[in-house]
Amino acid sequence: MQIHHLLEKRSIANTFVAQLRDLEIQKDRMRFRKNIERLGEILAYEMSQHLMYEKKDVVTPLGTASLELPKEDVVICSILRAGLPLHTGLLNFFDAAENSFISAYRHHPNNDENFEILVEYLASPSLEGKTLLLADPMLATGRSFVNVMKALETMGTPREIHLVAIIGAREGIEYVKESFPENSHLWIATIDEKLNDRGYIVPGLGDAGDLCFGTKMQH
Ligand SMILES: O=P(O)(O)OC[C@H]1O[C@H](OP(=O)(O)OP(=O)(O)O)[C@H](O)[C@@H]1O
Ligand SMILES: O=c1cc[nH]c(=O)[nH]1
Ligand SMILES: [Mg+2]
Repeated sequence: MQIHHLLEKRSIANTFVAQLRDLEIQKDRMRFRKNIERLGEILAYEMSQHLMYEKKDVVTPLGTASLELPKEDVVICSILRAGLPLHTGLLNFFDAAENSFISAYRHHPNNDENFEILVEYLASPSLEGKTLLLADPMLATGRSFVNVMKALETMGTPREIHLVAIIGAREGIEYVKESFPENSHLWIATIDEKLNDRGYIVPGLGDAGDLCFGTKMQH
């Protein structure tokens, strides 16, 4: 798996990540979602340079222009809940993409720090031979990405897989790397060093799903 680390280079993306992390600024849910969306757009642009292109002719009022356009075989799949604003950002740029939605959440059966990842909902077109963008802003243990990819196997085999995330923990990235094909890519804004004993990224930003949409009841 090839890792593309956005914040290795300085850009305006640093501002959006800083605002996502900031304890005060992140209380503004609309700004939080918008910053994830804006980073989705930036990551879409970066990734677009690595997709397959084909020559097309465009008829203008004065003639014909020939140019290379990305192959229109992209499927964006986001992991509910926090994947939704990232999905919007990617779709703002790949506006002809097909779309999948899949749920994955941490279930704490004994109300302690131990959790399992449950995948319950999946709505997807065929992925056979297509370019799959799999989006979730947080890559902590990496188990959500891995479990979701397992569940997506019933939808066909994509030609290319691009994972898209905002913050990843180093050990989760290693786990994901082992489970995905060698020719897949991870597009990630920034990488943190550790996880705490509840599997949260440190310093991270907290619970992305709750910060986007509010807290949820355990069931
Ligand atoms: O890499 P992992 O250890 O699997 O953790 C990352 C997952 O945790 C969060 O989802 P959560 O389970 O909190 O669901 P939510 O989006 O509904 O809040 C996040 O959005 C990822 O899906
Ligand atoms: O740090 C983390 C880990 C999992 N899910 C989140 O939203 N944040
Ligand atoms: Mg959550």
